[in-house]
Amino acid sequence: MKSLVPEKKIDIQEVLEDLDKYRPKRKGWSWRRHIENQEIGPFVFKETSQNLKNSVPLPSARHLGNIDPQCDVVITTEIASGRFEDDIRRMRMAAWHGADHIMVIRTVGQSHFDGLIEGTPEGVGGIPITRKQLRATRKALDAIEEEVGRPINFHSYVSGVAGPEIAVMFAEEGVNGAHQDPQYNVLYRNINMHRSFVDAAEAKTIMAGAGILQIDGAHNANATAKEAWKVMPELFVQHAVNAAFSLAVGMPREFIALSTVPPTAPPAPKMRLDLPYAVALREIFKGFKFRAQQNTRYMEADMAEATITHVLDTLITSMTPTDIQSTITPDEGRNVPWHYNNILGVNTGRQTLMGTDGLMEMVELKREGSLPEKVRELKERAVLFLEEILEAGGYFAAVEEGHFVDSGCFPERKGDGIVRDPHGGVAADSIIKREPDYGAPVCCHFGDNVYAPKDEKPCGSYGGCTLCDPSKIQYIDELDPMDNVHKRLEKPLEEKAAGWVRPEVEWSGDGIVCVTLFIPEEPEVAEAAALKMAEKMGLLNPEVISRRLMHPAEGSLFEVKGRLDYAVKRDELVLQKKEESLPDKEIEAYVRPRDIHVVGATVGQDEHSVGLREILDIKHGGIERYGFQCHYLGTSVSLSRVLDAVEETGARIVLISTIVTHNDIHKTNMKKLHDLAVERGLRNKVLLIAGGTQVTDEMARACGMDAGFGRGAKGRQVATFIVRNLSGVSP
Ligand SMILES: Cc1ncc(COP(=O)(O)O)c(/C=N/CCC[C@H](N)C(=O)O)c1O
Repeated sequence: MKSLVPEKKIDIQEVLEDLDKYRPKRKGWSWRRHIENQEIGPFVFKETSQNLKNSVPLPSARHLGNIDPQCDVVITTEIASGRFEDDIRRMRMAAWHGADHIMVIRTVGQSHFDGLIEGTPEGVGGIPITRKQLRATRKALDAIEEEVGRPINFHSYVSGVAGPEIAVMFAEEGVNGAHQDPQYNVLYRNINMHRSFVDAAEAKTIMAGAGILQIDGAHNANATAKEAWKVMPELFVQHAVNAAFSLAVGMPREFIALSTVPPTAPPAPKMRLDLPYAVALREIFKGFKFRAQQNTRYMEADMAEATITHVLDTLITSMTPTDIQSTITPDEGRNVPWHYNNILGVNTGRQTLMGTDGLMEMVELKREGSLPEKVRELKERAVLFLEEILEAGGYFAAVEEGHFVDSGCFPERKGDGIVRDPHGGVAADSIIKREPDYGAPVCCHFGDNVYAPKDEKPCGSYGGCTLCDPSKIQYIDELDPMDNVHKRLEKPLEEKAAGWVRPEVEWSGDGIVCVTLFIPEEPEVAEAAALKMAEKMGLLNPEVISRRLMHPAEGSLFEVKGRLDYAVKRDELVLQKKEESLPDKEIEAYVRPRDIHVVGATVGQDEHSVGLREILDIKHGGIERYGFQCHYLGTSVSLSRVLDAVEETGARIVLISTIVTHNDIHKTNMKKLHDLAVERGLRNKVLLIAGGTQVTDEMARACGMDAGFGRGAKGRQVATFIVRNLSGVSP
């Protein structure tokens, strides 16, 4: 695939070409490389890895030299839109925002499929794991990782009754990470437990052979238990069962990642409950890898609330050894994982990790008091839990007795654990004892294999297996003439070619938009009103996806999604032409010899001064450095005072800053300044320039200014405008 050009969209058609010939560039997981005391911009970082070639820095980087430091833990984003062809764009967005682990939730319940599926059917609550979908995604990620300059791990799930087959396909197709935990089959998919563990031995061997990092499924107990903080002792046990079984199968410790989610969310006393668990886990499972997740258990749909919980989750990561920080879209609670919310989740992770860089060089976790006491207590409860499994006669017997996901805090038991019949469940009685001359179809194999000569590859006896000779892979393209990626892309690509632009949240051209309304009524009335208003705005099928009570009588805030069935023609759009600034030398050559005075002031009742000072002061790269004589009058300056200063100094430029926009006061100030200048016969003697976070050039000119500058404007842009327009002002 051609290299990506940052200014151009990824070409999905090119991604889909020649997939039958596609081969993965590499196999296995990639970690980030820690760089000791890395100097980036004005700072020295303690916990960072290599910078990216192309990226979108965090919003505040704009004030910090646009630096974009990369933490040294892998950052995951989880994708589940059902259409891999649209998710590839989301993956590119996420990679530019610092994600290097793309976890693609598969179609819900694929664990019950007893074989591989082919083609590219649309997923429900996820993406079907098919060879074509894997190849297209890995091929696109090859190009994206080249564009950002860092390897990207592609991740999915090995579980269910086709587990071993899926593991072989992942090994063949260069998948880099996968969930694999037989307990997930047993507890959550009711797949026969004997079958699950026999399959897991095979699947883990295959994954280890391909260097695929394994993530276990303990976190699911969190997500399932009614009171998640009570299931903590069990989480240690679930990690232990999968880790011990994985080691016994021969999976190296460095490929075994424990999936750990801080179990609670405020208003629970989160850090006091979750930190001891995180500390105990790292102590017990030293030497394994830790994949920290963000908590989705109690998430509703409030972005701010979810984000705050995720910051606290990530703070725990900063305080305990962690290898992967999984980020979750904060809108997971409303099950509308929109691409820009993936980015919001990734930014929460990296913003917190960069903000806490080096934290543990300054603080340490107490070695006496409630923390170590709680750590010890959790370990003891976990050991007792394991002992009870032994007393019950082992893992299968314990599951049959419902020991797992019981909502009591062990040894307390509520008796509501998940019960499974060792002889029942999906694929019961499906294990067949191997014949003595059993020959394994691929080299990586658990157990006896007639093709296992000591001195060469097992598959050497029959001319090579698909893991060693990819030309043997049978690639099947589409199976369903209607449910396939080409059919789905027909309309979006046609519209794109014709230059039509639609809004979207996850699928190309889905037209979904979201409006936020505050309605000053009690909740039921307010909600009905919000929906009616959304309808009036032309949103089809409006649906409230988030509701925040401000007061039972005074009102509620709603986010309403709906489909806007409207497209704009790209080439009919009138674009703001971006004015190129003059080079510093040219500005200075014009200004220095001329004695040009500037009056600057924050006007009205406005006390914000930072923005204007940055435009004026030499230390911020302000216009003083070009030789302007700047007279800064301070904040809350009256408009007449500004014009008095013009007369006193003979200034020919007025810069006013107006940040507050209540009641459009910023526009009122601009209009008044213009009128006052006309009244005092000064208007054609000065350039009136307004600036502020909500000011636009168009708005300022409509209010009688000569120019307006908004958020992020720099001194050079203002100076360029002055040099280009001063001659128009009568001396
Ligand atoms: C250990 C295991 N095996 C298989 C599957 C998938 O299996 P099916 O296709 O749903 O039957 C899962 C799914 N986990 C939920 C999403 C991931 C989560 N949000 C995470 O980030 O870890 C799993 O945890």
